[in-house]
Amino acid sequence: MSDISPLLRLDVVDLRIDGRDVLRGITCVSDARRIAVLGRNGSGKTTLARVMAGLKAPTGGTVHIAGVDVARDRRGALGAVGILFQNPDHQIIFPTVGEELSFGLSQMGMTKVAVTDRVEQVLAQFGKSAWHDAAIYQLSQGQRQLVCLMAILAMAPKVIILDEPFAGLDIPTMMHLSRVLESTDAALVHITHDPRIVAHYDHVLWIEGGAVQMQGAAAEVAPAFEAAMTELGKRDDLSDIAG
Ligand SMILES: Nc1ncnc2c1ncn2[C@@H]1O[C@H](COP(=O)(O)OP(=O)(O)OP(=O)(O)O)[C@@H](O)[C@H]1O
Repeated sequence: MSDISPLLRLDVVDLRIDGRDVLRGITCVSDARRIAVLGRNGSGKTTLARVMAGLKAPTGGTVHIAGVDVARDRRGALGAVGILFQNPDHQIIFPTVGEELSFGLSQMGMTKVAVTDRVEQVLAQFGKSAWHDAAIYQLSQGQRQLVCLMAILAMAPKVIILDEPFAGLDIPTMMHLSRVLESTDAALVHITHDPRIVAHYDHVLWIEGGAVQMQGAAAEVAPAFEAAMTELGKRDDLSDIAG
């Protein structure tokens, strides 16, 4: 571990909602460039993703991304971590692409001129300068997901959290967005229930019932997860479905 702050540092993270412990004592320290959070339905993946992005404050413990306490330092968090959800419509707030891309940059404290320059630069980088004044609702789902991705990349975060962002996309769109993500400097935290896609990940965090079940190299964690899930799947008892 380097002497500078690790990329991801979760210290005994708890989240209690309506008297229910949704996240329980999650601890993870990693400098890996490719981290996966693996878990079955209802295990707490999306909730953990929101907590890691600073969108929800933990009720116990702390989350630091690249040294920023994301729950307490919201402006710092914008430059540290971005999150891409499955449904771009849960993310988009503005009617036009230009406005959507500008918002986070303004929140980071950039001047109006700097924001305008940065938005033009990012749109040009993706060959989408013509989209500046486009109405977002007229774009396809894949195009809206690209808008969300451009908005995140404009802020150049150190870490990007992916909460199944490719689920509703066709294969070419998914491949295109994957290539864009793979070429960024940001470290990726991929939220998934699928052990097959974590094979090339450096660190895998398996969560079960809101707590860490196992973490470490993909070669150890993914087969253990798959075996446990297959065993659960053989049962006919629907009470095993988490949630
Ligand atoms: N705001 C909330 N209020 C009450 N319970 C919640 C809330 N948010 C999440 N939960 C509960 O926390 C648990 C974890 O939910 P979460 O959506 O994080 O799981 P997940 O692993 O992402 O599931 P899936 O793969 O099915 O999307 C679930 O039991 C869910 O019902």
